[in-house]
Amino acid sequence: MELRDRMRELAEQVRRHRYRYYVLDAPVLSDAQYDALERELRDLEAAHPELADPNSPTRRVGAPPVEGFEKRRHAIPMLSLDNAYSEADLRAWEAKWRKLAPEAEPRYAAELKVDGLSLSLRYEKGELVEAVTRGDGETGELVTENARTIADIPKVLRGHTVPERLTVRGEVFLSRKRWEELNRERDARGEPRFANPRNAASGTMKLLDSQAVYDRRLSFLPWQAIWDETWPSPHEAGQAAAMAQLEEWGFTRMPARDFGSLDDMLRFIETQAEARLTLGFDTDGVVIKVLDFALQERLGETDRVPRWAIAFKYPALQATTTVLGITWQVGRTGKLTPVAELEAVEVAGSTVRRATLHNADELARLGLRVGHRVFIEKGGEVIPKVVALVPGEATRDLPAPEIPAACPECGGEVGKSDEEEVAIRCLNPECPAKLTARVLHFGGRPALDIEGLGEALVDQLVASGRFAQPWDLFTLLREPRLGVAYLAGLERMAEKSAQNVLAALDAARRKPLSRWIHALGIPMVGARTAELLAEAFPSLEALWVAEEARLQAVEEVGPKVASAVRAFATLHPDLPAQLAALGIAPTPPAQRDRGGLPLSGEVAVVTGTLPTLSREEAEALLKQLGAKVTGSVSAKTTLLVAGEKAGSKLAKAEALGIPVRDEAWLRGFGG
Ligand SMILES: NC(=O)c1ccc[n+]([C@@H]2O[C@H](COP(=O)([O-])OP(=O)(O)OC[C@H]3O[C@@H](n4cnc5c(N)ncnc54)[C@H](O)[C@@H]3O)[C@@H](O)[C@H]2O)c1
Ligand SMILES: [Zn+2]
Repeated sequence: MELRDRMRELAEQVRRHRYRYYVLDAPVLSDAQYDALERELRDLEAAHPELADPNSPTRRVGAPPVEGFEKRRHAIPMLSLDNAYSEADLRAWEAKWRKLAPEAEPRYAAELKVDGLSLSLRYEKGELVEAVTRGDGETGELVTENARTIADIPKVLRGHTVPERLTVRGEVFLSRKRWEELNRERDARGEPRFANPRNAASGTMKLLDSQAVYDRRLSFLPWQAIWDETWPSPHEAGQAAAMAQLEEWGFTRMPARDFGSLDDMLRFIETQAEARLTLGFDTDGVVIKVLDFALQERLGETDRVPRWAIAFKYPALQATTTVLGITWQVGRTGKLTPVAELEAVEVAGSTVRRATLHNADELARLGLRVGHRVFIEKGGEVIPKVVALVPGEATRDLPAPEIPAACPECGGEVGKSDEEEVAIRCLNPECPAKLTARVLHFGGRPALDIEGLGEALVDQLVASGRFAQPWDLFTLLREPRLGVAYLAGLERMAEKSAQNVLAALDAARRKPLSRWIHALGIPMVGARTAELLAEAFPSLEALWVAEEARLQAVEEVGPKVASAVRAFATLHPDLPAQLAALGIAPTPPAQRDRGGLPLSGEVAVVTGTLPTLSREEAEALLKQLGAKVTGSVSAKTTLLVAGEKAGSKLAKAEALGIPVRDEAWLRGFGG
């Protein structure tokens, strides 16, 4: 093919894909594929300037504005950025601009490169008057109403003094969370998903209905400020001072940035490689800018990019590979997570062999089968995830993966713990997969607070298979010397720390009863409920034999909690005795006024024949509810529980104006 034809064809492709990307927000190529096309064209134009088309898309940024919006010309063009992929690229860039200003000291600002779409905001006397998209760099779409819906964009600048005219440029974007929510809504309506948050943000800004834009909850972060002579120029402190000034006027601060030499910038790039992944929104690099505004002006720009700034781009976090199998992992809370076993693939410098599929619903949504080729992505989480099937794969005839009917760890029943939940869980509370979590809870701050019982140690203890239940740890105290030797033999455990752990266990034996009840990990019993139970039952033995009715008489204990306590006691009938044999003697709460109970402070009398309760039972229930029970009505009596054939006591109570209640009322407390 003629070189000229190849160049024309490349230009045509670049235009087409830019249109799909910038205008339709529906790219068909990956960024890397697109970049390769654009680079080829750019390289050919550089090598053969005589063949270059003066209207080549490489001389423009973005794409022409879409119909439907009024168009606006930018007073100062909105440019793109040159890219760097390595330290060498950055040093070459520095060397290049320094040729134009050899005496200037290289000082820079580093900012995150937020992956959204650029927007130019114009303020007059502190009021937002116009918002325009980048468009093709010269002319963009007027989207002021849409911009007004974005909470991060001040409609009026904060503060008394502001420049006459101010232009603020920055990035409009969508958080990952909102993007996922939007896609769920679109799934539900059968609409196509947004490929990524950037496409979603860009599509949103082009909606003609600003209420709909508001509903999407876009965000905005500024990266440039240009003001007129009514406000002093910060010169050397340029970018740093301008951004600080914008914050004072009410803009949001970039979550990470730095100022300094190129070496400082390189360090920033390194620390942000990981840190940026946890921000909750997408960034695809770091932008390095010459700090000094006067120097920026001297260096100027080409027709497409400024010479005083460069974008360092992190290696792509996505890759494609083949699914070799699907396994199910039981998490610490019993959650079953499908994991894709993959043909090994390099992503951003490490080899990936497994990727999470989150849950059974996600597996179904993706329509994933063993054998499919998929896109995987490394994000803020430890394990990468499968994001989509490679186009065309969905039509292949492969068997659907099976959802496990039983827990792969313990064979126990699996199901959803409540209707709303999308995850399936192992429903066996004693599943060994949950033991680590149970031990960590057992020794945790709010429970027994056993110092030294950290994650690394617990993992080893559980892996040893020596402890089936958290409280089995106390068997180490039977022969303290052997216990210390055992612990000291574990990884990262010195003799001294082993002794400390044993001492902490020893001290835990007499910790308050409420902490013990909490530590056991009875489903639905948190720290507060444990405290109330400890107030009502002076020992584990007493708690173990309590009927549901008695349990429900305790404040804040409803039928669900009561039955959970019963179920736990039934599952471990000998636990109080077992613990006692291990030398465990929880300290009951000091006998106080039982202030927390429903009838605390009441002085009650029972009289007459109650429909179902004997007098003794009614009295016991009253006491359990916190009331003091006496035999005769006096001025001190505050409550009379009366049944059939009540005689003189009822009359006296009525005479004294003491409230009279029946058994149904008493049972209303759960008795
Ligand atoms: N997949 C496709 O088909 C397709 C097509 C066209 C373009 N693209 C992709 O679009 C990108 C090129 O787009 P581009 O020309 O907008 O360039 P760019 O996104 O690489 O960089 C320039 C933009 O970065 C933004 N930016 C974010 N944070 C910034 C900060 N702190 N300071 C300054 N600017 C900041 C600005 O909006 C600026 O316009 C490439 O990644 C390319 O792969 C993909
Ligand atoms: Zn299980």
